[in-house]
Amino acid sequence: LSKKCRVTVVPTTPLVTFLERVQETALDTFGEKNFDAKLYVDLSLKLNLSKTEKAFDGLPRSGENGTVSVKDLKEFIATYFDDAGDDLLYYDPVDFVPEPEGFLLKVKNPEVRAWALEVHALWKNLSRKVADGVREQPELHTLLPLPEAVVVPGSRFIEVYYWDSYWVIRGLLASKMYETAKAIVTNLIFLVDTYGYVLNGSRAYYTNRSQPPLLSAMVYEIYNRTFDVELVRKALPAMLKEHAFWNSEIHKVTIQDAQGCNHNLSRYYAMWNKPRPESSTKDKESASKFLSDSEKQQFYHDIASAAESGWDFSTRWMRNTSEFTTLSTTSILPVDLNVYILKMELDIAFLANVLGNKATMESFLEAAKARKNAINSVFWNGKKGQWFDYRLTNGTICKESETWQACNQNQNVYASNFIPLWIDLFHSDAALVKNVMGSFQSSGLIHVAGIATSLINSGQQWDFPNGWAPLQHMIVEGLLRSGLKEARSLAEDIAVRWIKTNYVGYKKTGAIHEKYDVQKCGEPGGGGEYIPQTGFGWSNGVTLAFLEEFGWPEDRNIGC
Ligand SMILES: OC[C@H]1O[C@H](O[C@H]2O[C@H](CO)[C@@H](O)[C@H](O)[C@H]2O)[C@H](O)[C@@H](O)[C@@H]1O
Repeated sequence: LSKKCRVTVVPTTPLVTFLERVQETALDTFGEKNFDAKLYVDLSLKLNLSKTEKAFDGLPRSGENGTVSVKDLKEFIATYFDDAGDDLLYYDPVDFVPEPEGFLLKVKNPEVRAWALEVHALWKNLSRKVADGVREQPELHTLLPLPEAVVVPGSRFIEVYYWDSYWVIRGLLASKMYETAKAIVTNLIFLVDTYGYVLNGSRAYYTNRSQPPLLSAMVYEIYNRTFDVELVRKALPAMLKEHAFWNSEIHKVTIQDAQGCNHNLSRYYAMWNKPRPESSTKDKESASKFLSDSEKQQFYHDIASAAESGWDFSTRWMRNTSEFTTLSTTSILPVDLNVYILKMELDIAFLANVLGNKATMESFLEAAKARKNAINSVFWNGKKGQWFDYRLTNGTICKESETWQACNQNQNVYASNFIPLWIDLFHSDAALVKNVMGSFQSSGLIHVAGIATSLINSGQQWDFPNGWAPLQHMIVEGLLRSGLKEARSLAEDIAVRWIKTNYVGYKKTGAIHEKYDVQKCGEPGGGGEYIPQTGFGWSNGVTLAFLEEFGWPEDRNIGC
């Protein structure tokens, strides 16, 4: 097999493997109702693993399946484990003040201002510090130690998440919490230094994949507010390492266009071919339709790679949108991933220049030029006014390069088809923005409460009718920065819808949600493999960033 086809597997820890066994037993014992598989791989041990395993193996079992009784399992868990989340301590952010000076100056409406201050105060609920015990005895925890304080998304997500952190930082900047924002970046740099790339999240079971790469974008935003050159100096080596990771043999795919020019693009490619430990029971069930081990392994690889995309799960990654087992993430070149890497290249060029490193600046501007050409040649569809994901022929690519074919563009409408607008190189072209905007307005994605993720109601969480904060933010910011009057007003219109749905949802439920149903203002989203979550890092961040940008006039109604 060529390197491109081989799946390198990053081994997990003995603790994760054991906790997957506990997870499986818990499903048998407690049943599917209210079962969250992740809970079991987040438990930490009170005693060492061999003693715990011995006690687990000694539990009385009955029936053909060897089921453990509810009483025995509950007792075992209470005796041998600390609760999930016990290894993260609540932490008062050093730079939090109830009403920061200069906070959301354009928000004039008192009701909205009072609510924005409540959202700002949520940073206190989401701030944590990893307990010393994790550093002292890492073998008892699946939580990974991090040097600085963290901000978690919320609810079941009690660890750092990579791409969520970008929008958390955007909100922290609106909240003037620059030290907390820098601490997040320091943690991510630590992950690059330790593992070679930023992990999906700070857990032992996330060491086999990354997430949408936005580290340089975080540094860029913080630098633009604080002019902290030392942060840039500290981050540059990690940013260069991360760029190499996303352009490594396993991620890079070459497409030859009709003129015979070669274009390099990147794909998601997790280093894992087994069930995801945090959803092991679910993945095994989904894979049960496959007969051979190699088919199962390929499917698990595509599942983990979809998790790496941040869009877990979506019809975007399925060859047949009504059949989950046709997931083929690794044989798709995604528009958004390549936009993030293009942004990484532009941001590295900018930040290298800040450090006076002209050679790095020039080589990254060259890389950005090449990727922009690749995005235009492979993804762009002028007739449709959108950039489409590109499906590689014959499943996972093993060849060194493949010839471009129009029919390989996935012409289904996804919010990701419009993400290139986020980048200056695209939104500074007025004719292009007009074309894309027309296509966006007639796409069917814009609804009463924001932009839908797709047009397909598959029951997966990254599909219709869910709307996600990061997607709203990138499209709105792109339209806004184009400087075109009509694009500005569309951007504001979407931002207002999004703020309203967050506000009304908060008033109804007392919480900010992870995702929303764009068909009904104030209604949380649903679908997917876990129950809807609240908290919620990136939603808070986008609300604050939108309010900072657009403000809220005294006389504008905030109700639906
Ligand atoms: O437990 C299932 C999956 O959960 C995560 O994905 C979702 O939450 C993340 C945190 O907010 C978010 O970054 C991601 O876009 C969501 O789909 C996790 O990232 C997955 O790896 C995990 O399998």
